[in-house]
Amino acid sequence: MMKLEEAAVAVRDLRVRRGRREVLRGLTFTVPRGGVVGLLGPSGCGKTTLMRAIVGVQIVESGTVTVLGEPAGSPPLRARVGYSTQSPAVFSDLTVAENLAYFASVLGAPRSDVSRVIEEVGLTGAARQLAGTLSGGQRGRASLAVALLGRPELLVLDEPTVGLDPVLREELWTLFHRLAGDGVTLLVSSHVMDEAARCGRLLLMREGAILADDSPAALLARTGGRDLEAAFLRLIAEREAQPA
Ligand SMILES: Nc1ncnc2c1ncn2[C@@H]1O[C@H](COP(=O)(O)OP(=O)(O)OP(=O)(O)O)[C@@H](O)[C@H]1O
Repeated sequence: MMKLEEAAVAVRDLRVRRGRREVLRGLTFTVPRGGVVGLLGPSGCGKTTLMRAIVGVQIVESGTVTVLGEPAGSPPLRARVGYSTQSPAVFSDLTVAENLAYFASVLGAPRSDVSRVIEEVGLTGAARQLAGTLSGGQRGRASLAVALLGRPELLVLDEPTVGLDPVLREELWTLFHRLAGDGVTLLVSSHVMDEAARCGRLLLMREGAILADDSPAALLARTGGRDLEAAFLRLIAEREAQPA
């Protein structure tokens, strides 16, 4: 099969235990290439753990995670996958531009990427500011800029819009859709349902399981919900009515 036709992410029977809890309970799904996939679900349902497994930093109990045709976390994926965690990961004693120049050299990304990604996340005005003096939302965007270095084919973004005002959120969603239009696959977690409607596809999670894997329109049609929040609640009620 040609590389371009391979799925962005293929997860089979994934089980993860953290501490004494089984946090992911046998997940199976495939994310095709290109587009924005929303990973939605209540706090603690396992979204971050799933993202960690996809970028290859999570010890898994069983199952397989294949990313762009390679085992998750394998060296060839280093430059092909971008990840931004919930807590911003930039050095507070370097400026925004210095942080990005440093990460660009570590990742082997071209130096010209630095100004491109700073502009993409709307931090041009703060490029010379020490990261430690940025606002929380700005620091989050600096972290997102790191994930964009080297133009990765898959972006795994853990709650990238948390704490941002509506204007910035809108700008980031415009950026996500533009990247998706260029063929990038974005897996974006959120626990706010109003972001779900902006995704081409949704993976709805609850208690370590996938409740639904569908487009927003198909989910609304299937559940008869008036919005995605109602659809999600309907799916939970249906699942709870089923025998275990
Ligand atoms: N290091 C750890 N040791 C034990 N349990 C953990 C650890 N990290 C997370 N957990 C548990 O795993 C479960 C899933 O956590 P995870 O961070 O994946 O959820 P989440 O859906 O991303 O939540 P949120 O939306 O609040 O970020 C939670 O019950 C959490 O308490």
